[in-house]
Amino acid sequence: MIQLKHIHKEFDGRVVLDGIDSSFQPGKINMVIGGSGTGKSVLLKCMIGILKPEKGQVLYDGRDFLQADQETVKAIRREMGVLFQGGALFDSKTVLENVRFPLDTLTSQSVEEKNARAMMCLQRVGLEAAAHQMPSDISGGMKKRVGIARAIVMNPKYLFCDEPNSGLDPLTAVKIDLLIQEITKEFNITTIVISHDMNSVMRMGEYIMFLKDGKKVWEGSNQNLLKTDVPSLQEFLSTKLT
Ligand SMILES: Nc1ncnc2c1ncn2[C@@H]1O[C@H](COP(=O)(O)OP(=O)(O)OP(=O)(O)O)[C@@H](O)[C@H]1O
Repeated sequence: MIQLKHIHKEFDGRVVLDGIDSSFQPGKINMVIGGSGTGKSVLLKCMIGILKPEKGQVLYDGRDFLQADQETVKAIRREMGVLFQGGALFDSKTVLENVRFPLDTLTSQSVEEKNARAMMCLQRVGLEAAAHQMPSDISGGMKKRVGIARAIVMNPKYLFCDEPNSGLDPLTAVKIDLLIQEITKEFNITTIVISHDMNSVMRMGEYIMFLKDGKKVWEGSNQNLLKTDVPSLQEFLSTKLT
């Protein structure tokens, strides 16, 4: 479980996250939605340690990420998988080398062990046949799947996905959603997804947090989303669903 307590972040005196409280459960797809510039990416960056909030706590199964000693921070980082927007693959590495990369940098396993684990993850996303191809030779959807394989190679407890569907056709988007959903359930991962795609939110958002101007304005399930009487959420939905 990940808990956020009063997360406050500002840039040059401009408040971008204003006291965010929430908790994200394991085995569930937790989604963060909201208009452009409302703080979704900043929140994700605060959670994974790219940005440091001025106030608040991020608790990983009770461990305070922002106050923890270096060893604990390292341990928590190793338990995170991140699927970056666009996949963020290394162009000069093969698909297999991309997936193996976290193992190369964070473990002392033998090359055989690392290749075996990376191949297993590629198999999980249906891409073992593409292991020796270069990223430039595969489609956008395949790149996302490679990104997912790399995100799960360290067997994460926490998975962060920033716009996993951006740039994909609707059919491929459904496949990526399904894959993220299956992996979340299979390994009981606490998954956080930032999304602009309402189809995706309705398909898999078991817990949804709606941000507006850096504040959490609404939270609930996808089933309750459309019943909301919060005006700013109604307005957001009307722009998305028409
Ligand atoms: N490093 C930074 N320095 C200064 N301001 C920043 C920085 N990063 C983000 N911001 C500002 O913080 C606000 C929230 O940005 P954020 O990227 O979190 O929005 P978002 O909700 O993810 O938007 P989008 O859906 O368009 O990606 C924006 O006004 C942005 O300009």
